[in-house]
Amino acid sequence: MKELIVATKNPGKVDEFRQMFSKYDIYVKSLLDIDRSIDIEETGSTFEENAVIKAEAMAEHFGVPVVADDSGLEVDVLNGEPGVYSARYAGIEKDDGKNTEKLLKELYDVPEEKRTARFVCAVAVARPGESTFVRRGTCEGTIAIEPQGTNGFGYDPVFIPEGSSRTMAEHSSEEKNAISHRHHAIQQIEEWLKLKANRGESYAKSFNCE
Ligand SMILES: O=P(O)(O)OP(=O)(O)OP(=O)(O)OC[C@H]1O[C@@H](n2cnc3c(O)ncnc32)[C@H](O)[C@@H]1O
Ligand SMILES: [Mg+2]
Repeated sequence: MKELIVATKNPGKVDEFRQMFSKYDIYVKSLLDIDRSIDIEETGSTFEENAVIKAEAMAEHFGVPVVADDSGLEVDVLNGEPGVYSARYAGIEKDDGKNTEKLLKELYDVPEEKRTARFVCAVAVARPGESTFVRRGTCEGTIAIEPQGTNGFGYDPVFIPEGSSRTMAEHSSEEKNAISHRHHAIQQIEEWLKLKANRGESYAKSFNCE
């Protein structure tokens, strides 16, 4: 198996990247495995900017190609909040339970048809000496009236993907990995992942990097 660093300390993301990258014969090493003390400041105003910041910082630090993910929830009636502040919505402790509690309070009297939202995931690939590229995936849905389910992480218990009556946390990881924002973003870097696994020609030549 080829190893690839994903610059995250979010265990939920690590699980999903591991599950999704295993089919490319790639083993994910995260900052939880390498160095938990690393903290990268996310100063971007978009998911793409933050994903690039994280990937480039770690590619420079380790001197190898690095993938990073910046993701979150956009709620239409809240003008796209919490957005890039999803992790710290209820405070710097990044507590998933408090984040979802705050969100449900904000949406307390909002009727079902006005609870539209989407998960967004930007996945950036940074490579020493080559250009960085970033791709965005989304998953449309609505915010539940109350939390349901125990699978997944973050806002999964209160997010109902379009076309389903169950929250993301009531989906199995296989079901979520087939429809999620992270899946749709990773699908767009699939060609690079295959090259990475087969150590094929240089990525820049065969991958139309932005
Ligand atoms: O920056 P890293 O180390 O990757 O970890 P993080 O948790 O801080 O990650 P982000 O800055 O990208 O913030 C993402 C937040 O958005 C939420 N989120 C992202 N993807 C999600 C998913 O698939 N299901 C539920 N919530 C998700 C969750 O609350 C995360 O804490
Ligand atoms: Mg973060």
